[in-house]
Amino acid sequence: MSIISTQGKQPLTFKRQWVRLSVLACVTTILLSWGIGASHWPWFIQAIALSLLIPLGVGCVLVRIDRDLLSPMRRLSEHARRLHEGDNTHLMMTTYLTERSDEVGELARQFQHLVEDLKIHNAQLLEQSLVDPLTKLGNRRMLENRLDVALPLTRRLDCTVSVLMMDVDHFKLYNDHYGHPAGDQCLVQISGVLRDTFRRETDIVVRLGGEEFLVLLIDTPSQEAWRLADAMRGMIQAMGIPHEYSPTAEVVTVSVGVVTSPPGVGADIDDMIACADEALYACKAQGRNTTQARMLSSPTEAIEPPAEAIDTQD
Ligand SMILES: Nc1nc2c(ncn2[C@@H]2O[C@H](COP(=O)(O)OP(=O)(O)OP(=O)(O)O)[C@@H](O)[C@H]2O)c(=O)[nH]1
Repeated sequence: MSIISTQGKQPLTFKRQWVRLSVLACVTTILLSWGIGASHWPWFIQAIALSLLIPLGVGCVLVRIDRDLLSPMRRLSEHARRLHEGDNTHLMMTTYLTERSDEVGELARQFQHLVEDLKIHNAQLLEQSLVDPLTKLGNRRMLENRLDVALPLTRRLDCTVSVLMMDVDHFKLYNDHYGHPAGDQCLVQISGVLRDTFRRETDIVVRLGGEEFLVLLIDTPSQEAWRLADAMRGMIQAMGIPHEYSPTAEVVTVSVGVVTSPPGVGADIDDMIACADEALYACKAQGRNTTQARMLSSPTEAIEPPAEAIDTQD
């Protein structure tokens, strides 16, 4: 249970404390003034005593106001200022403020609630901005974010990087004949296969837009990338989603272009995407429902598929 929720239910004491303090200060001042006035001191001693007593009383009240009210307000506004400046190290307010049982504590707790709600909403917004709403895969922005971390790491660790570009064959015809909602459903089913195939934590799977998907595999050699890409292509075909208007198959199929950047090359993602795109268009030109792989160093030369994959391609 959080401090905030328990403290929020306690009665507030600030008002009570201040009423008590004011009554005490008034009574004490009146009594002391009356005592001084009734004393047999010479008039100038009485004047000095009163002129000391009144500032002392006022000073005590001011010190108390500063300690109870102004100082916490300063802390609260300092906290708000840091949050405004994006200093997230101060998201949790000091317990000095939130544990107080007076109005200042209540204000601090409500402020903290607000900050926590904002934090949750911001996290939700961030997630929404990185996820494709239809397939729930990452989107282009997520790819850029992940690449910012992944690519420098692959260069440092000197490992292989492979990029797969996948495109649904004759998807326009599918939409035209089965309708856009059926097309959406088809994309959702295809994303399920992508999710099931690329399950490593380091795999980056995104929907680039429309019926185009991208997968980035770290530390996966070209033959393995080819094998995975082609297995995925086969699984999508095996789902058997009818596509009776496709000129190339009776079911929904995909074409996949694969490119691999060997260790030590220092993969440039734009070059890799361009090269994978070329491989993809070569698949389309060859009649679709196929996988083509290339090395980044020789982008026009197709890699021979692994021996066991040749049978499944036919
Ligand atoms: N249902 C659905 N369709 C989409 C979505 N995004 C893009 N499309 C459609 O996908 C189709 C893509 O068509 P094209 O780029 O011509 O490609 P294609 O018909 O698949 O032909 P090839 O790629 O050459 O096999 C277009 O009709 C788009 O309207 C989406 O989110 N949902």
